Amino acid sequence: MTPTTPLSPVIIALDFAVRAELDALVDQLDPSQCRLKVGKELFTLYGPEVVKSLQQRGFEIFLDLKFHDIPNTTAAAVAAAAELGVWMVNVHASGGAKMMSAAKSALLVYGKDAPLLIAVTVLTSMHSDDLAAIGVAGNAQSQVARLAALTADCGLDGVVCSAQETPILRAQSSDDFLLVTPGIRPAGSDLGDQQRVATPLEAMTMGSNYLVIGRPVTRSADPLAALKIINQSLGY
Ligand SMILES: O=c1ccn([C@@H]2O[C@H](COP(=O)(O)O)[C@@H](O)[C@H]2O)c(=O)[nH]1
Repeated sequence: MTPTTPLSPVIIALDFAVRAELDALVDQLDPSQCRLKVGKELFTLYGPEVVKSLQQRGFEIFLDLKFHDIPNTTAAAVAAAAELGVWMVNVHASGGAKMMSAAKSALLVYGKDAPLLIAVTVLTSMHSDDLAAIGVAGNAQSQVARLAALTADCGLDGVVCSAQETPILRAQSSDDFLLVTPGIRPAGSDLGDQQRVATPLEAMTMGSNYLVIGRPVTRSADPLAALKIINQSLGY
């Protein structure tokens, strides 16, 4: 089935272990309301088949496996994602310029059918203290800005960052450089393990292109209602 292009910038993070729970949620969703993100848990449990089944329902898929390996291995993994026909795939920017350039090159053969390739800067669960503990000097914002500049130099389509960094990245990047922001928390919702957060409206106002939202929707008593409230808050 050809994916229906959604109007909403929301990408729902499908972090599920139980297939029946996943299906119960997806049965309620429509491709015009959101895109879907398949991450490490779901892909490790169910593999490419789960991606294909979601595509058959008309959804565009962000395959969030955050590849981080030597250039040859990462390039091959990104090409495998392209073979799956996903809409977006990602690597870790901290894998470095050679790795990111190899991944970008591996997609050239797919032409206009290549997935968007983006790079994770600093996980939204981390603060500057966490960076210091792994030997990164400076605050999260400066590290995100540095890795985003490297990502752009390698020709990738954008980055994963927190909404809190989007103003500085908008100022340093071209207009078409995508800023994909997890760590989205509607006012009053549980932060969980997220540290650098923003509400959906704050994130869009500050310059996000896409909002990755998991638990505030998927663990809500009424996920469809939660998604509709978010979309309405954004004018969709
Ligand atoms: O920096 C990052 C990169 C990826 N994620 C992923 O986004 C979702 C967020 O889910 P919530 O339930 O809304 O917290 C999750 O799948 C993460 O793996 C991120 O949070 N931060």
